[in-house]
Amino acid sequence: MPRFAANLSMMFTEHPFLDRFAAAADAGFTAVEYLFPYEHEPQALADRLNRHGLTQALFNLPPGDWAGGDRGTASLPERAAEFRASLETARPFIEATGVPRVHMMAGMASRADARAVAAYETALAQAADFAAGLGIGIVIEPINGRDMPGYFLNDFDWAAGVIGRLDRPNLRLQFDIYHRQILHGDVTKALEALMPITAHVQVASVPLRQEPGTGELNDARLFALLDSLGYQGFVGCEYRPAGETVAGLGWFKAAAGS
Ligand SMILES: O=C(O)[C@@H](O)C(=O)CO
Ligand SMILES: [Mg+2]
Repeated sequence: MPRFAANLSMMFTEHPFLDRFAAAADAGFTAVEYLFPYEHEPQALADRLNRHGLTQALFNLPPGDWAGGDRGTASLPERAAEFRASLETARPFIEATGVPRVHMMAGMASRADARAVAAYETALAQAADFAAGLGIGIVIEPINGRDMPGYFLNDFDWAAGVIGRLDRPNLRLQFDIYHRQILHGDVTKALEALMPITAHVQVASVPLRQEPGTGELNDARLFALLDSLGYQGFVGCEYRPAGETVAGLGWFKAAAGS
């Protein structure tokens, strides 16, 4: 079975954020991810990882003003300086947690706007260079327009295209199965085709974004497919539990037993 990472932004929210690390470890997870670390001290996060024997699988670069509606600044030409500064904001968190890759969100813009596309590709190259200097990777994630209307990166083929155009060894795809199914479907064929450029996978049921195995896809079959494709990365469990987090982990126990 693939190595699952509990997403602490969505799972174990019965606990204050820093206590979710212990809860995830107690439930059998050996890795965690979350959207953003920036409200915490880098060392506090490292301590929780170390104390509970957890690997940090992923987090996102700073997104701009999330509460104000920003979903990244990379495709916003007028925010280029802020984007560059955000890389330095992330640096101590990357160093403290040992995260192997970070997700660069794109921002709210249209790909029909040539200035937005140029800003995005410039930012992506800067992020890849920055990450290479730290020995880590950058991933980009197409997100469906129902969850995030107006988001720049909402097409898997376009994402694969820009990864090819930039041609950086540390620039890869974050394949969120939930978004893929809503955007385009054809999940199996896409995993097969995009596996060579995929460095992080996430999962949730469709359409409710709840526990794997409770929606329209056969998630157990997709986990077996990831194994058969030789996928070595993490599968982030980016779902909102239908009830109490631990009560909904039957799918995880079943996967662990398989
Ligand atoms: O799928 C998602 O929503 C996340 O992976 C993310 O990074 C942005 O919200
Ligand atoms: Mg995701």
